[in-house]
Amino acid sequence: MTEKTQITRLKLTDFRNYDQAGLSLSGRHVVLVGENGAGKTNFMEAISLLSPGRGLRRAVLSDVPRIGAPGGFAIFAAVDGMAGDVEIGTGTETADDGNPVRRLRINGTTARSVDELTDHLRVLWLTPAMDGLFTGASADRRRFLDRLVLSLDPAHGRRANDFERAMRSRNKLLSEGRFDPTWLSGIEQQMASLGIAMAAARREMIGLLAGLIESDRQTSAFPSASLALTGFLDDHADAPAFELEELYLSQLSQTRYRDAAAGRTLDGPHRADLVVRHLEKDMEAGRCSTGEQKALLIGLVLAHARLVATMTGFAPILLLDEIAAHLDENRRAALFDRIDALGGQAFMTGTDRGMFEALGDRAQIVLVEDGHLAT
Ligand SMILES: Nc1ncnc2c1ncn2[C@@H]1O[C@H](COP(=O)(O)OP(=O)(O)OP(=O)(O)O)[C@@H](O)[C@H]1O
Repeated sequence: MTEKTQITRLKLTDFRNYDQAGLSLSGRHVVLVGENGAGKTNFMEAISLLSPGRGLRRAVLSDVPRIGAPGGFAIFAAVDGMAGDVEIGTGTETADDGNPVRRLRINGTTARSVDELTDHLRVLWLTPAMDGLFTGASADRRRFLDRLVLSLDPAHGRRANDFERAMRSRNKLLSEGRFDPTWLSGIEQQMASLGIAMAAARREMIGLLAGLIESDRQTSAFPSASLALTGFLDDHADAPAFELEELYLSQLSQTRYRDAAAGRTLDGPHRADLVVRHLEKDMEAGRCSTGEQKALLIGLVLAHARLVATMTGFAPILLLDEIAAHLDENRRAALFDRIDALGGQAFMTGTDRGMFEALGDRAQIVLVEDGHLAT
């Protein structure tokens, strides 16, 4: 049995094009309707910042406060969350060095880490910026996959950051021609254990998702995806972790001169790619039509949402920006039914209220106009 998490109140201060805006929510799905540039995606971005990371735009903190605002931005949310009712406040303050720093308060107490947010709610999203996922750079697909992993395993982000830091140290030593074996071995040891842990977490997520997609295949209105990882220790995917660690470690120590010449580390989890195929068509996702790719992506995000719900016992908050625009009426109705069946609260945006008719009273309509909200 999946329980619901829901945002019941949201207040934005100096956030993007919002000066002061507040909203009480009924717990139903929320449809934000407004003209281009009204502030719909900004609203979604604010909710995405109730999860660890940089939100759905991957924004730099200094871009987020309203232009002309005297200080930072603030987001306040009252949430009926995974650990009961909670009040979350997040935003930026200016540090002593003049740079903005993110602050997070949970029930009035300063949180030690933004990871604490995942004790209360999980937020997943799909935005038009992700439309080119299957044809674009592998870094985007890696990031997408890592976000999927993060939603179930908050430690994944820390591992990835620590790996990056260790790799940067190795690159620096190599670029300076400092081939100190003791120093390099220590760093490479760290890279090997973190890198293999990252790869294992990604593989586990792919396995879980594959199982869920398979069980949904008959009933889903969306195409099914098969997922695979390539680009890192491909020939040894089934080897136990300790063997992989040894293998990667020896790879790193043998490639020092090559990597020094290249100016970067050429092998590692930072080079992995997520390969997605359209199962029914047996075709690589990148070669499918635009509409097919969008439907695949929607199917994937919904499957992931169901996985999060199953694993945590709580349906995640879903942010679906401009999701209805490219779907025909039947697909749209099927999508709304799938979203509703997840049992959580979904936020959707559109320029035309009519597109959401099939949701009926399952959704609350919020009108967005030039940084103002009205229900
Ligand atoms: N830091 C900021 N301060 C003030 N305004 C900003 C800031 N960042 C973005 N904006 C403005 O916010 C406005 C609304 O952007 P948003 O992306 O939310 O629009 P939208 O309603 O989703 O539009 P569309 O339907 O075109 O996607 C834009 O005009 C943008 O220029």
